[in-house]
Amino acid sequence: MANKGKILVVEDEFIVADDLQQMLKKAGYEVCGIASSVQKARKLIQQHQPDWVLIDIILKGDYSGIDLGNELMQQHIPFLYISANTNQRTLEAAKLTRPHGFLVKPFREKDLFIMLDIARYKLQTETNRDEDRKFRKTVDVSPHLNDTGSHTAEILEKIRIVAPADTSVLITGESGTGKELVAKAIHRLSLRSELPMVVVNCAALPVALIETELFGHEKGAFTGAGQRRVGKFEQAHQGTIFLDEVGELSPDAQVKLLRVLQEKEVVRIGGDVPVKIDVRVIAATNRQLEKEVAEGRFRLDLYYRLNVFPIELVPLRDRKRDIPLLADYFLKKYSEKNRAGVEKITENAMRQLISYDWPGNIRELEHLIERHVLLATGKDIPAFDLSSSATAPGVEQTGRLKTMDEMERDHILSALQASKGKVSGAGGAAELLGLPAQTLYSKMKRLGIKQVFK
Ligand SMILES: Nc1ncnc2c1ncn2[C@@H]1O[C@H](COP(=O)(O)OP(=O)(O)OP(=O)(O)O)[C@@H](O)[C@H]1O
Repeated sequence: MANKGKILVVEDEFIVADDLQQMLKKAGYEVCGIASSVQKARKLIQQHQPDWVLIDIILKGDYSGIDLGNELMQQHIPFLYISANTNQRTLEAAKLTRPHGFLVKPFREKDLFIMLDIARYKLQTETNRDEDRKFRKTVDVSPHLNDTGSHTAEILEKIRIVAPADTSVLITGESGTGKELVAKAIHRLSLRSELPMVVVNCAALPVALIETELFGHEKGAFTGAGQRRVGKFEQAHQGTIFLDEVGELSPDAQVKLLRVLQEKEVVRIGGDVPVKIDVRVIAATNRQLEKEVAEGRFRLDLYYRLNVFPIELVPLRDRKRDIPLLADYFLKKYSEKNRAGVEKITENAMRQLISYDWPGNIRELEHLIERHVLLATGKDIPAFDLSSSATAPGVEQTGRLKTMDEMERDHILSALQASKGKVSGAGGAAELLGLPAQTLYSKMKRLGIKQVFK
């Protein structure tokens, strides 16, 4: 019979374990071990890397089968529960760990075989779906990146070089330049691609939570810590951790992070046993970290650890050559996705894109094209409406507040653009702004607005 894969049995009753072993062998599985506790199971999993784990829920020792299920879920190792305990709370807790099956004791041999067959089928369809998604993502980023000489082609080359090397990578660039996309591409092309890339947005986490989030905590470590929690570093074991907005970490969190990177182990909060971790670190920031270091906000030693291989993403306004490539790519993507039949961006419209400043970078370009594909009535996009900027009104990219005059000037210019230069009368800018035409004329004069749009 064909080998259906390696399976580890976690069961503390010897007789039941032995029965299971016989049944599994009969069904074509290779039983790679029997563990009577979660601690032993962890060792055997490391040693044999089973394809499946069959877990009894109630086990002797400090950890239950559900604790192990939790860990396996994070590590993406498929597992099934077997248990005599079917009370609601246990079932609910078990469900949260997303097992591939659950069998109630006592069971017939046939029930076990059916459960395993269903689990294998489910896993196969999941894997197909993942592969499909991965494949789509790969083709999603690559075609337009390959144009030699473009900034994106240079970046792709760097990704290709660094991906298999397992070193830390620091990606810098303004918001929307594609930092996360680059991180994903590095992970996908690395030897760790079969394991997850765990994303941590350091800016989105309150200072008080960041340590629990990164390093996890033991049950009862602090008020409210009802359950043990595995931190992101442990979740990323053997995979990649992506520390987005790393420049936002507090000094305390920076010290802790540095220690984890040096020691290659984490200690959960409230715990004393260090857990070995093997992760590749990719960090990103839209701050200039050198400046943060110089001004004492970011630790130099941590900066050196992270910045082994720097990748700098240039703002879109400084890589104008890439604009047509990206624009055509997004046009095709969204036209196909929405079956919109939009084939082209006219030369005029492309010129508009090239001369625009792109404060929101590639993200802004992508959204703009998506919107215009949806609004298009013909086969091409004749012009873009660039009046709604990606930044919040009144705030420049540098974060400087605009003066009232600057705000007023911008607002009047937008109205004039919308009215195609017409100031007074029906549909004119004065009407749009709810002002008497004379008032608008004098404001324009004061603010130095002479240009009349055609
Ligand atoms: N080279 C590229 N090709 C196609 N799409 C891209 C490219 N670069 C960025 N994008 C798209 O632009 C959007 C923003 O990218 P991403 O989230 O990676 O930027 P970011 O720099 O991480 O932004 P933030 O700093 O705001 O988190 C995404 O939708 C991404 O798919």
